[in-house]
Amino acid sequence: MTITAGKQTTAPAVALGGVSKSFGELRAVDGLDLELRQGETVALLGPNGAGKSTTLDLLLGLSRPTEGTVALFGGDPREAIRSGRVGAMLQSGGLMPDVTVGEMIGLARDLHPRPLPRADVLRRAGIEDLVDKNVDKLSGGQAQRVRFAMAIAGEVDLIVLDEPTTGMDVDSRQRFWVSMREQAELGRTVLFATHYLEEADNVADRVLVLHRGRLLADASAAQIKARAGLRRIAFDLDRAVEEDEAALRALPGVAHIELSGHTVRIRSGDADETVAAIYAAGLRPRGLEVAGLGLEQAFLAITQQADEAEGKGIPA
Ligand SMILES: Nc1ncnc2c1ncn2[C@@H]1O[C@H](COP(=O)(O)OP(=O)(O)OP(=O)(O)O)[C@@H](O)[C@H]1O
Repeated sequence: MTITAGKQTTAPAVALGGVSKSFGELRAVDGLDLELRQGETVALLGPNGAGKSTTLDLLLGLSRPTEGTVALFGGDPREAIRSGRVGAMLQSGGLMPDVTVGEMIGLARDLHPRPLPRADVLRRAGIEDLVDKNVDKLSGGQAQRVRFAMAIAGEVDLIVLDEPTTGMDVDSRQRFWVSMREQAELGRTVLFATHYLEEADNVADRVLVLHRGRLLADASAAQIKARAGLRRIAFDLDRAVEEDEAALRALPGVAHIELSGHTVRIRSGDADETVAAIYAAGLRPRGLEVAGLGLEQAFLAITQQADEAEGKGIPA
């Protein structure tokens, strides 16, 4: 809680103001402005190298921004971590060799100012049957579940997870997301990085699309899905497309159009209307194809549009 001139306001769980991080010439995070409200479940989605892990490191105070400010619950990230308000599950590390899972969880609970009952931690992470196993002997998916248990070993307000389901099989993934939802229902703020749009779609209230260190989209999962509702229309004309360019660009429903030689490629929000208008304009399409844009393709479409407009400043 932040007290402002006698008025109580709830500080955002995470606040990034104009945050950039450079590694030499490379700008891994580029002018990120972001607020996560307490209780939100947020997916940070982006291809390899988009800057997801760097962003999570910055907000956990593990590295310092080149520019900008980072606050957790209105204060220094390291203070929030010291007081046990944050549980994190990063991509690697965090597991000591030569100890059992039970000992590892015991240690995580001992280190936490407000530990949760051991049985709850084991159940929530689905690792009751692994307690006597040595951490060196775990499969990739089992190790991920143990890391998750360590992140939720105490009463935390914010959980940060970097690609938590890497190495898990389908069944473990499903069980993992059930326990994740349980955490969200307890009122915790959850931020997770993922490559998978389906995970973002199933679990998150809010989806952030990061590409080349910039925020390309900040929308609800439903809004991102609506972009996936776009359809692709492709056809050829019997003469060079330039001759009909004005009519093509004026077609209704068009979100994106590519004209090359005799070929026209369109992404449309209303394919029926677009196709009807193509004929109504007197155009004669040949080999007309209409196909849906999958979830993965919608995400690619967002990042691709940004690449095309590079330097032109795309609003989030
Ligand atoms: N310590 C570092 N030194 C130099 N470059 C780095 C460092 N850490 C990250 N980078 C670079 O910054 C960019 C962003 O990396 P980051 O790991 O944040 O991406 P990511 O979105 O998490 O990718 P992935 O999905 O592959 O984990 C990449 O080009 C990466 O090579």
